[in-house]
Amino acid sequence: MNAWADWDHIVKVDPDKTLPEGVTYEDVCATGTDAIAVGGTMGVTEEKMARVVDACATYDVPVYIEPSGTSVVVHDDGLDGYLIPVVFNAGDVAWITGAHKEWARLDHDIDWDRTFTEAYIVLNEDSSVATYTEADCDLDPDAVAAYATVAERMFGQDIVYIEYSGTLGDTAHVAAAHDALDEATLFYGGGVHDYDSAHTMGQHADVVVVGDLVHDEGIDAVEATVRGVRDAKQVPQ
Ligand SMILES: CC(C)=CCC/C(C)=C/CC/C(C)=C/CC/C(C)=C/COP(=O)(O)OP(=O)(O)O
Ligand SMILES: O=P(O)(O)OC[C@@H](O)CO
Ligand SMILES: [Mg+2]
Repeated sequence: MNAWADWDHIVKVDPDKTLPEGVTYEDVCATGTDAIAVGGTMGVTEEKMARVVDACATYDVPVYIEPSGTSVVVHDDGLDGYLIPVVFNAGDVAWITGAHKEWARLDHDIDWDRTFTEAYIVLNEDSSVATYTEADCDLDPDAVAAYATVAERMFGQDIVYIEYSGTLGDTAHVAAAHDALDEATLFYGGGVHDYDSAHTMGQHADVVVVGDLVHDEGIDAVEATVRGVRDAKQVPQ
């Protein structure tokens, strides 16, 4: 079974951002989240990535990197795995297979047993990831559902990721993706900032990803989102 089949919540730590005063990576790992993903679109370097991985790898929570390109991949025995984005609605094929081809060509240390892909559907046109990948964000719920189906049925993806980085998304789009999937796990990320927003997205997605909140607000706020998602999962759907 894939590790993420049991997850409800991920904290995504951006190596280009700092933690609030007094907050440590140990605190972040102890929020009750199921996994730490380390990654961001802008300003990430191998050194910054390595620093965060080192800081998190000694605690009990699983740690994955989510690289934004070939040059920021770090290999570390403390890593549980590599989550490699594949942006299904990218405008530039570099973000569908191009960077992946370059990685396979250049990196001779890829550990395929710990390497997993995430089928991203990027929906916030104002996010850096949308600009970077030239994503077509003008998608209605039907189109999102179709991308989710293509990802699972035609490309064998185990993870579909609805990405609204920076803003809380439309639940109709998340629900449509969820309905379209059979076995694949649906990740949702973007704008989750409190118990209620986590509870709402937890009703539609299998796993809720919280990013900026850990950098902007800190531990109590992240813990509230863990509670929100877990409470949503208690209610039969
Ligand atoms: C083949 C390899 C090793 C990598 C390819 C990676 C790909 C396809 C990257 C494209 C999508 C991307 C940039 C993913 C990184 C993870 C992500 C979506 C982070 C969220 O970034 P934002 O929150 O939008 O960015 P900032 O916080 O930096 O503004
Ligand atoms: O930073 P936020 O808006 O929480 O988004 C989380 C994550 O989906 C970003 O990749
Ligand atoms: Mg971000």
